[in-house]
Amino acid sequence: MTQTIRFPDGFLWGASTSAYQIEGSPLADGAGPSIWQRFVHTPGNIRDGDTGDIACDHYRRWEQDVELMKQIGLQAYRFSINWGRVLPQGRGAVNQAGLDFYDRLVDRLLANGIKPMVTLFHWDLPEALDNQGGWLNRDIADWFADYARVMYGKLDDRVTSWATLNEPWVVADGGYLHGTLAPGHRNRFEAPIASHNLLRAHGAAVKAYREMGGKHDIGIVVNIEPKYPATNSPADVDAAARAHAYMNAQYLDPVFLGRYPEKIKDVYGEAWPEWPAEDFELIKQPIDFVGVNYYTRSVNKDDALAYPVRATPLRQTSATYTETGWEVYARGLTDTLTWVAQRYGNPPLYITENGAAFFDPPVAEGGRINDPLRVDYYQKHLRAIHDAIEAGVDMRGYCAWSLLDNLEWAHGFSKRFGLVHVNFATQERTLKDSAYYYRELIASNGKVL
Ligand SMILES: OC[C@H]1NNC[C@@H](O)[C@@H]1O
Ligand SMILES: [Ca+2]
Repeated sequence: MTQTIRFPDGFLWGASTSAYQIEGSPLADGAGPSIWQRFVHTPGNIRDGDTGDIACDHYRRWEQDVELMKQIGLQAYRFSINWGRVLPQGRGAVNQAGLDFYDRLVDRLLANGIKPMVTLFHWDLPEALDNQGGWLNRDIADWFADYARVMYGKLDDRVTSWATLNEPWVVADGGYLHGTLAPGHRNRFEAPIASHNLLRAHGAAVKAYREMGGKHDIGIVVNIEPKYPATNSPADVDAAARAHAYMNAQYLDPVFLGRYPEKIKDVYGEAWPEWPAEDFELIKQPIDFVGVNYYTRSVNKDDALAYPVRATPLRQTSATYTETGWEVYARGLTDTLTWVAQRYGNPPLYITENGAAFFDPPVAEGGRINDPLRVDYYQKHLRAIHDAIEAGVDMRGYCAWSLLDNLEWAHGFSKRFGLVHVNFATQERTLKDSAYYYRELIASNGKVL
């Protein structure tokens, strides 16, 4: 007998995007380039040579995109600010046209009853700051706080949900350790420094918000991927623990507990620096929520050669995998949410990203795009969230990744996560079946699950 699923009254239903992945027009109206401008225009970095030069052309089509949000019935829209659009040099002079773009977007969202959920940094660091060391320069905590103050000053009268960073782990791991993301460094000694400065910048921006008298919610968005040992051998259990410390605890432990997990030293070895104690006072500013981005889990086997965690994920034979090679494992979301709740004192949580890239069939006659695997993914993961709610986790809302098919970083446009299909040649948008399903879900506050 399927139970009647009830999400809490006031549960917030939204969808997410990020600036570089959808906006296009990276240098329009005085905007300064981000590190992604160089990275995508360096041959070999992005599949098919795709770039964010146009992407979903959202910078120019934003009004029709808000109409799409309305059509789906979104109650919230999570998006990020392109730092370089507002501060072309990353510091100093403000580009009024850049600020105006986000100002107009916020007003239009509110006029449509859609709550703006703003992320200050979603990977597009201004190139001018990277030229001064970027996340490797300790001064970036102040640069980021100054940028945050500009945005608070302009939007905090209407924006009531702020997130400092999106997924600091991806920035450090992709941008500084493996070099698969901008700025493309491959240096095991730089990665912890970048990661630590990201957390310092988070703390500085939260501190600035409190000092400014900010009264709304401010938090951090982290990706969490639960790590399960392949066997219960001590070697595999320890490998999973290293992987967990590296991807998960390395971020929320400093923010909530004011220290790194001990295991992280076992991951980095001699590449792990000692940190000044006052850094943790800055990092552990009290926050109002955690945004959790969940996609998948990994089952880990001990592997001395798999740097840096010395753990290798094992493919699960009976599982469904998405186009990005991620196992569909909704139970991992319940486990993730209960882990966060239990370890950090049951803070308010939002799922700020969850979704899947599957191969979508072409637009059928009548404009339908049948994406049953994506519908199934959402159904499974929302049920898993409901199980976490039943277990006492303080879930406040859910944002699907993503509103639109967009630039999936180094994958280019080849991986489609959208509820809405984008024809990148014509910029035509088409709601997929998953968008219609999501609309019913929102309208019934989850009852159709
Ligand atoms: O890989 C899917 C998403 N994951 N989190 C960060 C987003 O920018 C990605 O597109
Ligand atoms: Ca249940």
